[in-house]
Amino acid sequence: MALASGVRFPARALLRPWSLLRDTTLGRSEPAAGGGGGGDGARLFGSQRVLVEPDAASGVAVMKFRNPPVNSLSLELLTELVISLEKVENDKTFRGVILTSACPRVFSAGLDLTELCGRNPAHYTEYWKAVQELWLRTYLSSLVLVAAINGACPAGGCIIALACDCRVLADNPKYHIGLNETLLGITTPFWLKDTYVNTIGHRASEQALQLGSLFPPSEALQVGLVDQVVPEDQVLSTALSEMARWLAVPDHARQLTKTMMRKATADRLLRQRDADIQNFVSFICRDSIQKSLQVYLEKLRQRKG
Ligand SMILES: CCCCCCCC/C=C\C=C\CC(=O)SCCNC(=O)CCNC(=O)[C@H](O)C(C)(C)COP(=O)(O)OP(=O)(O)OC[C@H]1O[C@@H](n2cnc3c(N)ncnc32)[C@H](O)[C@@H]1OP(=O)(O)O
Repeated sequence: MALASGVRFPARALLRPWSLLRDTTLGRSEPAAGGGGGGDGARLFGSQRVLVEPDAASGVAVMKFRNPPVNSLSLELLTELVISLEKVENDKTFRGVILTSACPRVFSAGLDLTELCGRNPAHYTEYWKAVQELWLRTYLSSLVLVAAINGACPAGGCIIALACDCRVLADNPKYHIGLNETLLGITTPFWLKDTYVNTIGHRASEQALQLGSLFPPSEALQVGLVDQVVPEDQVLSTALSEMARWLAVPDHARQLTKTMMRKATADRLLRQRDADIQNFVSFICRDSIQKSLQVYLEKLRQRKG
């Protein structure tokens, strides 16, 4: 399918991208012809793993990840998120999106480790392209993106939150956030490191990335990883208030400023996307890396039992 950043999606999505999306209506009125969920605000559109609740009156859509049990970023979830974001972005009714979780206690567990273990290079190539695509689409979105972080937010979950303009985290000591890749025996790609540095500064990133730190809410606020920590039942309402603050600014000026702030970071990846994919594939295919990931995944599974 034709995406600005040129990523290729799984065959089924390429053939019929919208087949991944299942439109439903709330029944208050008919959906706008050919529209993407705008118009009267009564329409729900989304897909199996991404629920989109649009409110045309405010111009804000709430996008909920629902890939139980832990919203791990499978190829399907990544693809559906990109398609849903594109759909909202193309509908001029909307100026902002709130990203949140429909799964209890977890915003997202990050990249789906089963996508990174025991697969072939072609799969890793397709998967990493989809990771890059989601990051580029969120990081460079012209919409205001607010992360309403209502659960644990490690690694890839944190990456999605970092790409947003603003982050609101629920005040629950179990809801850790951060980039813990080193604890899995892997490294963070340069473009995510850059995003971390842009958010919390060089020294804090240097420590947190090497140590694989996962911050509880109070520390995440202190280090500047999130903008607000609020009681769990106020995460969405606070995200909506934040959104209103951002939407009070004229779009064109805010968008130009966002581009000015983010372009250099995104361009670094755009200039070397293929090389980044090759690096990733050769890295993830190493026996030692595969072993580390399998040990980590096994520990996760045993921890449960
Ligand atoms: C030269 C260099 C080039 C550049 C190279 C770049 C390389 C970069 C590569 C990769 C980058 C990766 C970033 C990532 O995102 S890796 C993923 C890291 N994620 C984590 O570490 C989080 C792991 N999960 C947890 O800590 C917990 O599950 C938590 C999210 C806190 C939820 O806890 P809880 O509610 O108690 O749920 P369970 O732990 O019981 O989990 C339920 C089942 O889900 C499975 N699970 C959990 N996380 C994942 C995951 N990320 N992927 C796949 N599956 C996951 C878990 O095993 C349980 O499964 P089961 O029911 O079968 O036991």
